[in-house]
Amino acid sequence: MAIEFQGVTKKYPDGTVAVDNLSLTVEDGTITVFVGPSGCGKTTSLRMINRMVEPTSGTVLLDGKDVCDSPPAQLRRGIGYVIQHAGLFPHRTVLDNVATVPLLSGWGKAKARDRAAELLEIVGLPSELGKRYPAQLSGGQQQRVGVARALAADSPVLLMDEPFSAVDPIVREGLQDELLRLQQQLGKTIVFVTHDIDEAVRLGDKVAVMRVGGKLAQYGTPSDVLRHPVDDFVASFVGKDRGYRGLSFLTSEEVRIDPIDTVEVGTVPGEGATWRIAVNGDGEPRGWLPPNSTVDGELTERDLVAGGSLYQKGTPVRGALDAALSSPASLGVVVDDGGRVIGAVTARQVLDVIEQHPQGAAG
Ligand SMILES: Nc1ncnc2c1ncn2[C@@H]1O[C@H](COP(=O)(O)OP(=O)(O)OP(=O)(O)O)[C@@H](O)[C@H]1O
Repeated sequence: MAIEFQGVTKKYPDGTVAVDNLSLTVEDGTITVFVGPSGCGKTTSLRMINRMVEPTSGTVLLDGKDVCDSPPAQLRRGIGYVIQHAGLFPHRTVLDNVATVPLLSGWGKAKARDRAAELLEIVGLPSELGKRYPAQLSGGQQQRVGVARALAADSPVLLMDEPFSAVDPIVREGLQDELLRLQQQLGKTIVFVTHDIDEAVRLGDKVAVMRVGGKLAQYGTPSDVLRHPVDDFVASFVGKDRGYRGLSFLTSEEVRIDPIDTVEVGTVPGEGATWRIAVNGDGEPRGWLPPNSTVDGELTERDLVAGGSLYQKGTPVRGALDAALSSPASLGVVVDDGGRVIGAVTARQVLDVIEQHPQGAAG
């Protein structure tokens, strides 16, 4: 269900122009992220979709229909909404929080609770947490409950306003992965608000960068925004290591992969004048054996130097470069999708490919 902003402006009664002539289309079944500094109008834009805020001028279309033609209550039943701190009802159990919308939609109690239990599982929460109250959960768990509750409406559209901002970076990454996984199954139209550019480029099919004054600065794919910022504001907002981060979107089969000497843990390695990668019986990397090492008998993990990151063939070249740069042997270990060693790359080989794609032509 596509969402279209057509020349939408919101001026609050005190004269603040929160959103200034916004025009963009959020395509059906995609995640669009509104990102920008505090006060740039992200939340106001989001809330004009479900009529929590009414535009001063312009039109918001949902599936081609002006949202202002639908009564707010009816409109909101068809739009999931997740906010920071989850906004859970403190005096209702987790299960009843999630069952709220199905109950409001006239489902019987038992059916609504069954559905709620199913949703807890979908967002990765153990079912026994359903009996607890929100305060008895961690911040990350509460956010998952918030997502489950928004999914309960089974609506094609999901609005998410800084849903993961209140949790620590590791939990946040887990929640982001979970959302991407869910989205692959559900294919909803999601509008997501954040002030964090990393979160935006990680989650968004499209990213809308806004500037204070409620103006849209740039709307494009994450790769576009990182690699071709339209002006100095966007360039400085996306950060100074954007060139490197942009490599996350450059996937190439052209990185040359060289053969590499391997030696199996538990066998006698013999002499070797070069770095060799030690593997287990399944061909998975276990560490490096430095040149001219003297190993007494069979090779054990204690003889090895810890490896760097691994590069899975066919994934973005940023991983290949990182593998090469983080390797004690200056050779990035390349694995297949089963995690077995298939060769090595040098930073030079990766850079050669990057140089063939200036300006991110393959991004
Ligand atoms: N009810 C209101 N009355 C007057 N001004 C408002 C109101 N709500 C928001 N604003 C102003 O409108 C502008 C945009 O606010 P909005 O909340 O949409 O920004 P935001 O980008 O979501 O910010 P943040 O990241 O800090 O949440 C700000 O200047 C804000 O102070």
